[in-house]
Amino acid sequence: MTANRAGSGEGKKLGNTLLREVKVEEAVGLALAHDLTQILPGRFKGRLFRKGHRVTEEDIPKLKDIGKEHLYVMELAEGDLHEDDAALRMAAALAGENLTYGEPHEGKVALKSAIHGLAQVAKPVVDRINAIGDIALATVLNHLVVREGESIAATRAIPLVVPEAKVAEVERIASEYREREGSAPLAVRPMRKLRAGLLTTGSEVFHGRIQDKFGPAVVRKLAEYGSEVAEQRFAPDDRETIVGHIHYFLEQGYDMILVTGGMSVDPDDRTPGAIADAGTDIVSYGTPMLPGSMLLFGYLKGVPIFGLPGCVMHDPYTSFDVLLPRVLAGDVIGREDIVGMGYGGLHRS
Ligand SMILES: Nc1nc2c(c(=O)[nH]1)N[C@H]1C(S)=C(S)[C@@H](COP(=O)(O)OP(=O)(O)OC[C@H]3O[C@@H](n4cnc5c(N)ncnc54)[C@H](O)[C@@H]3O)O[C@H]1N2
Ligand code: MOO
Repeated sequence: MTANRAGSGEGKKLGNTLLREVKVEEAVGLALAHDLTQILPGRFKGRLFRKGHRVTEEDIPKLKDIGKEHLYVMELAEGDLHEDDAALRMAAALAGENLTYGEPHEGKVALKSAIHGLAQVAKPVVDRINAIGDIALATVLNHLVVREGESIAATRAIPLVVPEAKVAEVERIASEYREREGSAPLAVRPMRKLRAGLLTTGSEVFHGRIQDKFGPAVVRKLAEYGSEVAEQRFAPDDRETIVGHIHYFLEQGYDMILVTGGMSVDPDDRTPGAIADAGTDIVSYGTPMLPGSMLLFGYLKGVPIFGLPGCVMHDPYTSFDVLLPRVLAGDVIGREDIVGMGYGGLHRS
């Protein structure tokens, strides 16, 4: 099987597809069977030559510079798929709402978010697809906040050629999921713009002993996710006063109520008790995540209410950054959502 039209090199079979090796010096005029990658550490990693490019005399030194002594000539068999086509078909099968993808690069297709939103990744689907073998689907974690243009997933075939049946299996798994769930296995959900009432507790702040640093931190945080603090009020560490302000916010019709400070174990930490007294259905006081373990979440007449511990003022990423985007995306948070936050929930600074 060594004879070939370029006159040199080895041949091998991948499935029923024939791949013949041709020395680069003898490849002038032949079309490349796949993209060729150059890596210059710290400077560049990407496609140097595109699939289908016809090799010219001038290309030979460039090919040698990236370590290519031989190139493949491919005769694709019936029932086999080129890596680019496999990656593209998988992307099409999986992509849902607010995702875009372009042409394959080096056998890979990236699925990018068209909006600032919440990544929706069906983990069981991802696992089933990756169990098939010879194909790969890599994703971000479910519920990650992504910006416009950021990738949430990428598809790729591992060998240069894969059996079409494996890609058809991906398509079957994806369409089964769509039918059952009414949405695609991969999508990005938009976050609603909510108006929040913010109550800052703490006698030291209320009496002016120290300046409020929590309010500005929460205002910034909400703005980051496209929402706003409609009104901020202040209260000393007094349970009844706190309850009164919470009821005031409810009457104002704000979409969300945030109460800061007084969330831990001191006698002056009145906030959890006051939130309960206000009539809140508490989903959880305490989240298995650090920082943000003392966070409280519940619903008061259907309005989401958070008790925010001191770390939210101080740490850039806390349990608030996990739950807030989900509330903004319209999820109703249950006990099981809180329970699930512990695994991977230790964020070391
Ligand atoms: N023995 C324990 N100590 C702590 C625990 C615990 O479980 N056992 N939990 C820790 C965690 S987690 C957090 S977070 C912090 C803070 O919890 P709190 O929400 O109760 O915070 P405060 O006691 O109200 O305040 C802490 C600190 O921050 C200052 N502060 C509060 N609000 C403002 C504001 N609006 N502007 C500026 N500074 C503010 C306050 O004066 C205190 O110095 O507790 C851990 N400790
Ligand atoms: O809630 Mo503290 O809420 O873990 O740092």
